[in-house]
Amino acid sequence: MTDLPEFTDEQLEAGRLMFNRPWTFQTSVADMRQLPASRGTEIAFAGRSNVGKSSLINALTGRKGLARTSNTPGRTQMLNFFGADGAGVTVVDMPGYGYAQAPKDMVDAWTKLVFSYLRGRPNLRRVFLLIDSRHGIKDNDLETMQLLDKAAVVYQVVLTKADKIKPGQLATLMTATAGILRKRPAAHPVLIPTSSEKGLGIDLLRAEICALP
Ligand SMILES: Nc1nc2c(ncn2[C@@H]2O[C@H](COP(=O)(O)OP(=O)(O)OP(=O)(O)O)[C@@H](O)[C@H]2O)c(=O)[nH]1
Ligand SMILES: [Mg+2]
Repeated sequence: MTDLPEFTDEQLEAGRLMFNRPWTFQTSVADMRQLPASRGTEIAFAGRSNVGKSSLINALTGRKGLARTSNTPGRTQMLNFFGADGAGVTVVDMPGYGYAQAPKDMVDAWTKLVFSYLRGRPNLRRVFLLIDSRHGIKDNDLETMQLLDKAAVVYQVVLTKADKIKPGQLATLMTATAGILRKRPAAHPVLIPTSSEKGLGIDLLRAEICALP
């Protein structure tokens, strides 16, 4: 079994407090030219369409309707910025990549936006790269990893929807995923299994964000 992140009770409590605030929506950006000034620490949630990015942001902040979610892939179509006074970090929800059913020019526009943001945001401290526990790392995830490796932006894999698979399958997936990450220069070695639905791993993810260097 791959190791889970280890935090002290103090670190877990600090993470809890960081997110126990009235988080609010700040702004939406459809184009790199509209980006807010690069100021303060940012973290971003990236991943394939429907992987659970927006749901995870809602679970972290304890606000169900903060980021819009949907059963239909392609719900999030812009970069959405969220913040809270005193939290010290801005959270960015991103459109998903790899959604083949949307019109091609729309998908191209989202993908371009996601990739230019990930590549060129000076205050982007860490990207949480979400991987669906049922599917594992796919080709377009590897493309994103390659881009982040090239841009030297640290990324950490968060497995989502862990409630959808058996514990044994999760353990196997974690070992396989850790093996892939070991070979990637900008990948953080520790992965975090989560379920937004069941609240699994949310405390660890909060502590991880709170403890960012
Ligand atoms: N069972 C289960 N379902 C989840 C979990 N997280 C998200 N979902 C479901 O997965 C679907 C997609 O969730 P979203 O949070 O909208 O996914 P997204 O990555 O933001 O999707 P896009 O914005 O379209 O890229 C929704 O129907 C969620 O209810 C989870 O932990 N467990
Ligand atoms: Mg979304």
